[in-house]
Amino acid sequence: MSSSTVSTVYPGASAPVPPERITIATRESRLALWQAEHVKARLEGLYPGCRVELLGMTTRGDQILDRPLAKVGGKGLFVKELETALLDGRADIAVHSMKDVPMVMGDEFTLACISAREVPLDAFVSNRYDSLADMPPGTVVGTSSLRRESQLHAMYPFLGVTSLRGNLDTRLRKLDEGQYDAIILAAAGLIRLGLADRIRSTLPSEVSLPAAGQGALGIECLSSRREVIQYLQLLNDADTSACVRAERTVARALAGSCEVPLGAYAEIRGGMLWLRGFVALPDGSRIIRAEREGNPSAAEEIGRALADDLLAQGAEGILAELG
Ligand SMILES: NCc1[nH]cc(CCC(=O)O)c1CC(=O)O
Repeated sequence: MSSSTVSTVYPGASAPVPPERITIATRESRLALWQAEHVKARLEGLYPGCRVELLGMTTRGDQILDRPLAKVGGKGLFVKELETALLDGRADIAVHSMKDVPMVMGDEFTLACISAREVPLDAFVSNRYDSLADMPPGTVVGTSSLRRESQLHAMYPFLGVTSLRGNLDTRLRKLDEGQYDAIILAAAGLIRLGLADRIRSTLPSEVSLPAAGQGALGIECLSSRREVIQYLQLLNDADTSACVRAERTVARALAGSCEVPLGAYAEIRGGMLWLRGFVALPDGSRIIRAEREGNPSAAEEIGRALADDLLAQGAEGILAELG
């Protein structure tokens, strides 16, 4: 076997075997395609001579637009088809918004790397108002996220909140048609698509704590493909990875696979990982918060401890009410 065809990575081997060809499975929304193109460009930069191709796919999550996702199966709807392409060998890797990746993955799949985070906060988008605080009582904010809805009700009880689905362009169109006075979107998606000028203000984490993984990209591959896992390590960002692992541990402990109004957000401050989380009733009438700090190398333990804090304060009662 010549060295260029060696595909087994031996323990202790340092440099990854440069890949010759990589196929990326991606959803076909404009945001998903941007993210896949971004990863393609980075891989081509890291591995000159490697041919990187995109395999665009439509997922169930993209097709079902008339119902809140919480009611039809949640995050898994966005990754299933991509994972099937990995299993079939039609693709080598799948690029995801970490926010859309289910908390529990099958053993045959691995999140090989999490790249550096974009702005993790939520954004206020409106053609009428500069910020939530400017909105008169009874005006209407569009969002379909239970996390955003519960925090809006808790902080701004006089605003109306109504459902908003669809990809980013659809959501902006619905706003521009006047169906809402304002909408809340992840800042990261708008920035990636060159739509940062639509952001009237970003919501501080004290007003809208982000979702686990928001603003971060993750790359998934088959656990059996050690060489793929290894060549993806150059895209991993250690700080983002620790933060997102802590956040996902909270979400996994509290929500499992069901949709719960829940936020989890970690930052590295002075070398320490500072994690905040909440769980709430959708109408914001109850909201339980906790925070924890610790060494980033103990990201999962910090997440577990925070989840235990929330449970000790009665999170279980909320989860039971949500059924
Ligand atoms: N739920 C869809 C989704 N998944 C990831 C992003 C934004 C990009 C990111 O968080 O990385 C969005 C759009 C939004 O919530 O406004």
